[in-house]
Amino acid sequence: MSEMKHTAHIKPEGVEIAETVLLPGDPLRAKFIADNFLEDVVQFNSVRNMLGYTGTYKGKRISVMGTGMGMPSMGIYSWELINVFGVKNLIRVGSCGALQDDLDLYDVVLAMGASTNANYASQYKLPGTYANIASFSLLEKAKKIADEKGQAVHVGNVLSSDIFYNADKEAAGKWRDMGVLGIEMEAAALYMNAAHAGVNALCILTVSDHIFTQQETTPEERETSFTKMMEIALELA
Ligand SMILES: O=P(O)(O)O[C@H]1O[C@H](CO)[C@@H](O)[C@H]1O
Ligand SMILES: O=c1cc[nH]c(=O)[nH]1
Repeated sequence: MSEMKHTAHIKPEGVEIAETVLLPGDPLRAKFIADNFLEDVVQFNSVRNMLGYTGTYKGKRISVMGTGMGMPSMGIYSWELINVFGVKNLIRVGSCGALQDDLDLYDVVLAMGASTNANYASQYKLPGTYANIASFSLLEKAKKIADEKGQAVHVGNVLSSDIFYNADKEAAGKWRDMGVLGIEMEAAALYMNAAHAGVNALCILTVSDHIFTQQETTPEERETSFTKMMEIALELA
């Protein structure tokens, strides 16, 4: 057992992790995807209840695993998946709060860029400001898949925020005025870890609530009903 690859947070007990992994924040959304979309499913992680599964989708090997909430958590899981388990394509399937008037609940967003208020990039000691961007190959493929399905998507910048309950009531409006589509909490760290290791990452989001109109979905809907995004992500395997 001890020679099997594992980390402090991921213990697959010899179960393979696929080169392409879907990454919802919510581990129960990972279970929902495995239960409803994958065949021949084997669970590869239960450490901290951060559920991970490997199976097949239309005959292709694919894994799905929760990442938890926030960039420290995404930073840990994506780093280990890339650098210890050799994952090459990391596709976040998350939820976001919409900032723009033309985004409705359940709309799908492809995060071409991920602005952030986090200091995650400071570890790289870059002599300037890094632009967190999706892998073009995954972004282009995801847009094509959406088009072929007749599924409208919004493509643009999102904000990866360290703060869910922000005391600064002006902040969201400033990001909205820069054209940022929505707020979530992990994409920037995922994009940085992927870029630093030379692998591919994309964040696909479903609008779970609207920051300015206060419309919102329920926790159950966030776990089980964001299927349009899941279907686009699964086709990327
Ligand atoms: O639904 P997930 O993927 O967790 O994504 C969003 O939801 C959580 C906040 O409710 C944060 O993790 C945010 O990024
Ligand atoms: O980070 C997030 C995710 C969903 N909805 C929000 O308002 N913020």
